Amino acid sequence: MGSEFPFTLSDPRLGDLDCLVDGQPATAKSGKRFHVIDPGSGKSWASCPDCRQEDVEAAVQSSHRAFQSYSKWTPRQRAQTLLKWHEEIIAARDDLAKILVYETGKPLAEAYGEIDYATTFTWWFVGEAERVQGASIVSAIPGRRAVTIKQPIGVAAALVPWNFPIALTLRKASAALAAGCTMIVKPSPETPITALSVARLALKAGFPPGALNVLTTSLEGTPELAEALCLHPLVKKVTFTGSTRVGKIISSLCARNLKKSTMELGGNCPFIIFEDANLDQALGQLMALKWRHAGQACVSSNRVYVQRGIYDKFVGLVVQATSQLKMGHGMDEGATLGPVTTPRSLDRAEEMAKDALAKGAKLVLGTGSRDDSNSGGYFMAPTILTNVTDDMLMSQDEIFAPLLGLSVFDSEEEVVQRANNTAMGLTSYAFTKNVDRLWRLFESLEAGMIGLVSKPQAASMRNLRLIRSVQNTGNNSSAEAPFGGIKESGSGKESGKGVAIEEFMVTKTGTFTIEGL
Ligand SMILES: O=CCCC(=O)O
Repeated sequence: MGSEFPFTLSDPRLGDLDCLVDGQPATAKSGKRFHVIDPGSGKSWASCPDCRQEDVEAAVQSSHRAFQSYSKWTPRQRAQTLLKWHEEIIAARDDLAKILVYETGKPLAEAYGEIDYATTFTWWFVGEAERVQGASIVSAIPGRRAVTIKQPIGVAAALVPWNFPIALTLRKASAALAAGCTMIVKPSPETPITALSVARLALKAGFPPGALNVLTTSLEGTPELAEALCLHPLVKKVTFTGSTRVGKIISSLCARNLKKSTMELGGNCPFIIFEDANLDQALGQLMALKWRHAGQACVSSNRVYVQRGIYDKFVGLVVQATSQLKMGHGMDEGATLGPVTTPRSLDRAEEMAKDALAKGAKLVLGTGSRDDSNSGGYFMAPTILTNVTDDMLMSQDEIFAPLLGLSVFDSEEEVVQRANNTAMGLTSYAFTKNVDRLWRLFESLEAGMIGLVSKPQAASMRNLRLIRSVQNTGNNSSAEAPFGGIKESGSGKESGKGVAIEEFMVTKTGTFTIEGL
């Protein structure tokens, strides 16, 4: 199995494709490796160790040993090392961006955008490391005082998805390391190299061997490796980002030993545009949200509800803007829409488009089918359907592909009921200039995060190139605000002040009975 990088790395150490355990390269005990595929060509360009259950013990023991000393580091030492790591990642930005393109398929500008987004987490948790505080509590009982302290929970395991592999590895690992935990990362089989790269940079930055271990595995090996990590008694915390279906399995594995877990699961996010909205702005944000990484984000606008009076006009605007997208390999000059990362996503998108068309949706752009003309890559031209209704598969489940459906609605009451009529609750978006309505929506939409937009932003959202290069335009994800869903979109928060670092900590209460008080 060849490991021929299709580009030259400035730092050849990032081309080391073995696992990282205890600061050393490690192969799978079986000696087996699996292919890493470029979604833009369908070809293998690297290989990584195919680890299984028998490879878990060494990594956990290493992280446990590292935890004994690392958890005693002062918060300032942790913050300083996180800062050094942050700088190392920024210095490796060019290499990391190319790796991201070949792993995920996303266009190079988006890959840079992801790295910039990712390093907001390293930066944020530099600050968080030093701000963990307990409380002092006045007792109702005379002579008694109580205090709480927060302590790192122990070894954490991170199960990271393929859609934003650097951002989500850093969101999880920065919080864990800031808290004083050590971590074992299991990246997705599609995107193992980005995780290996940032872990090698963590070692270079001065984190001790074992503080951040990485075990890679194939698609076939994933359930076994994930289960072994979740059930290992020395793993005290599991953080997972992925589908609700798999999240339920991971949650139940953790529940067997009452293990603490954070679940960032699927979305089925409604994007609601009222007649009084600034259409330019709604369009700009929809373009950024929907087509970012070919529709493969959990916070992507999955169901677009447009009020009747502006429906036809808005459909026209979306079709016109979308037809300007340039589909191509992520490294192609000017490409603004890459392939999907896995062929499974194409199968699902085709099934959804077929189902919608059979139930009365109208095709206004694209084909709803894979595009096989593009050199073996996993492409689908951006597809837009109108007359989409709530009984269609694409309204009921995450699309995760460049397929967009638009539905019509009449009243606020109706659209809120339809938006909430799902098991999911990750994020919702609403566009209106009516401030009273915005507040009502904030309270009535069932989601962990709500994007509420009432007034135009300074930058013109008509500029497609600008939109494509600004990673975070059109969503409310950020390092400083709590990120996480409700309902079947998960539990726990991954960023924000206090909440995210505390996901990796335990609270201990000390009660003092003091003579003479
Ligand atoms: O796809 C999930 C995460 C995307 C984000 O952090 O905005």
